[in-house]
Amino acid sequence: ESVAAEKKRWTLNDFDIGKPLGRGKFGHVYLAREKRSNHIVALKVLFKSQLKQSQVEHQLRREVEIQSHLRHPNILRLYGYFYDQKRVYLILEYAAKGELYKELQKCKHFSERRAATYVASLARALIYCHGKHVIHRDIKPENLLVGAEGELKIADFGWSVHTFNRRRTMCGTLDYLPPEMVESVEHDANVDIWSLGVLCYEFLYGEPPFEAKEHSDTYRRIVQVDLKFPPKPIVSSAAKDLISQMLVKDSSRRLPLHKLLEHPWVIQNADPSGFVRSCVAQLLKP
Ligand SMILES: CC(=O)N[C@H]1CCN(c2c(Cl)cnc3[nH]c(-c4cn(C)nc4C)nc23)C1
Repeated sequence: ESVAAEKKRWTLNDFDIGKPLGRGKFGHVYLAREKRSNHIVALKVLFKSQLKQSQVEHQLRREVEIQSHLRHPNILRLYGYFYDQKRVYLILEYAAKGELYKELQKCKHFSERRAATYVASLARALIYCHGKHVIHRDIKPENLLVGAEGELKIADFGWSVHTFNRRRTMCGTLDYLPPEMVESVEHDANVDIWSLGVLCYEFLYGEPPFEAKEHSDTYRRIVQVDLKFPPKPIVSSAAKDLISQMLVKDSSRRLPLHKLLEHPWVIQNADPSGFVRSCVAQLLKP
């Protein structure tokens, strides 16, 4: 049966291990082939000692729980996991064209058509996640992989969380809550809109909008939304308009993701086949 078969007890013997694909903070990722189905996967190997040391076990459990339930053409599948004495193994979808940030480094910045196609597919993936009350919170080039057809895959849900609908957690009226709780700056799904705006800027200009030498300067530029568009490379005013509607301090005033998909710059530049293909792929998935 395919790798995706649920509830199977996987062991290392089920896989032929291939070349290392890269290293995350807690271990390496290897190309691997599941022996029975010959299905190619990426096997992420994490050392329990390092997970314990960094107290990220609960975060990993959350990542596995969340990513294993998400099914979308632009979200890297997590088929399952297993562990032995020393390590935890995540069985992940293999993205044949590797890491997006390497591609961005190579060609400095993307064309408006390529940037818009990526931004539209990420917006659709985030709409899907938010529909399941999941926010990613860590959308950046390093967490984006490229599939065999050039489609983007959001990976590394290490920072994602299930958002509770505030009204439900408030269970009733706000009247009795102290100011500090009503004022608490909780983030909601709109954090991903901001990050997508930063990503769109970086796709077009080759660097993020609030970059600065010192962290303190970057922090100040972000909170002041010190957004500047360099004269080079030339970028359309439609693209700048979209970015300006996403990088808004008041999270409730950021352009909603479904509105992003109707923005003129996305309509004029995003490659519709990507969307059509992702719909067909979604329909054909076993
Ligand atoms: C933190 C982290 O997991 N980073 C990366 C390492 C490889 N990994 C992959 C994961 Cl998790 C899934 N698919 C991948 N495909 C590749 C890749 C393909 N080529 C041609 N080159 C590379 C590299 N890498 C992956 C995620």
